[in-house]
Amino acid sequence: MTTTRGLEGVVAAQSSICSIVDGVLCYGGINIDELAEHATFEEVVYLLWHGALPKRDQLETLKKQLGENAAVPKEVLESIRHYPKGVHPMAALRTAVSSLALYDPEAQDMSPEANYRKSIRLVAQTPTLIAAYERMRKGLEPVAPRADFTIAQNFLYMLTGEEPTETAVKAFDVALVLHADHEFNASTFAARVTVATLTDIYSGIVSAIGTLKGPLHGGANEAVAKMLVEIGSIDNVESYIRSKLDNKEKIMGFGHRVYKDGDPRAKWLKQMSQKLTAQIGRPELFEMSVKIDDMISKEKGLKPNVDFYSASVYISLGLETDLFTPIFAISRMSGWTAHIMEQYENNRLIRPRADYTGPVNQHYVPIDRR
Ligand SMILES: CC(=O)SCCNC(=O)CCNC(=O)[C@H](O)C(C)(C)COP(=O)(O)OP(=O)(O)OC[C@H]1O[C@@H](n2cnc3c(N)ncnc32)[C@H](O)[C@@H]1OP(=O)(O)O
Ligand SMILES: O=C([O-])CC(=O)C(=O)O
Repeated sequence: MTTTRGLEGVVAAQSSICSIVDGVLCYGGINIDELAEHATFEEVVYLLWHGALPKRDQLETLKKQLGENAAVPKEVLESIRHYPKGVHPMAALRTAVSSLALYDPEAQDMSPEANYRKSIRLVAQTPTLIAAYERMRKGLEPVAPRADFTIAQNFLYMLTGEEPTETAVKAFDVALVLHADHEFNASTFAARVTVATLTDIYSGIVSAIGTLKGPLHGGANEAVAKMLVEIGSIDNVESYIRSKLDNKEKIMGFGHRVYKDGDPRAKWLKQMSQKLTAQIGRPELFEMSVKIDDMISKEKGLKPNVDFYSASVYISLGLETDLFTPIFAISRMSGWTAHIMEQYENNRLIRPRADYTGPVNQHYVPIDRR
């Protein structure tokens, strides 16, 4: 048996949702650059679920379904009210999504039709859960979602109760497009492993949320924001990064298991970061980021991943730092559900082997002789 640490380079299954070939990322065969420039998040959701872009009526139907399903059961909303105020929003989201299953009459219906309907509810309701927790932890009442709003509009609206600006909605929507799927990343793989036992879709999503939360995966965007705050000014970048590298610490937002020549999503977020930080009068956030980027590239040959420039984008949109990873989850919910439905369609239990390295030929020793 050969062992591959971290399953690096292992092709675990076939999938027709998303590809990364020679550093080029495509959803359904369409380059992410075209999607970032032209597509809305709702179009991308359809693309991931159906393998093709929607026609006008198909898109309208999906938008209507998402809008009409954005409200969460009142019992779930009520339970969020009782969460301890200090818990991380990813922990709150993990529990809240799990509790959605308790009130979903179709939770155990394994038909493809029911799983599609649940996918709509999961994508539609994730922003509502996050915004509700965000408001309740601040002692505010949740804002009900609007059925006529897109996912991007609704999330920003539910945070404040005010209609977001077009600029904010556009930036947020592009970020959602960029984060929607990424073939067998850790959280998607966790979801697929979970549902490959033929458990329900909510169980798969709870696994995925718990996996995304970690700082080596989606949690890195929050860690980048914390780092920018810690550095504080451009003059401190060099000494801060130097001491981290000297201590062999990782710099969050850099490196990638698959991309060695750079993450194609990062340039979009970099552009957005430059524009938005200037608009809010905090260009230093972008300048610091670029200086870190240059230094890590020179010193370590590492490039920024999707999490690096997204941090300054979200700061510019006025979002709380610990909401950055939940925002990733809002987008990735589309990819997770697409992969779960694909897994069910052609399922086989996922069960690798372990290369045992522990002791052998041991015997049971009674407790008073140990
Ligand atoms: C959406 C996403 O999930 S994107 C990834 C988000 N995660 C991060 O940004 C966290 C920081 N980055 C990392 O920890 C890694 O680059 C990962 C987890 C993304 C990829 O990990 P792996 O493919 O397992 O690479 P691994 O951790 O083995 O690193 C290989 C080498 O590069 C170094 N390295 C990798 N990333 C970094 C980094 N961000 N900072 C400093 N050194 C790094 C490692 O220390 C290691 O060096 P060594 O060979 O001298 O020990
Ligand atoms: O693919 C990965 O390993 C991580 C990543 O970039 C993502 O999930 O978007």
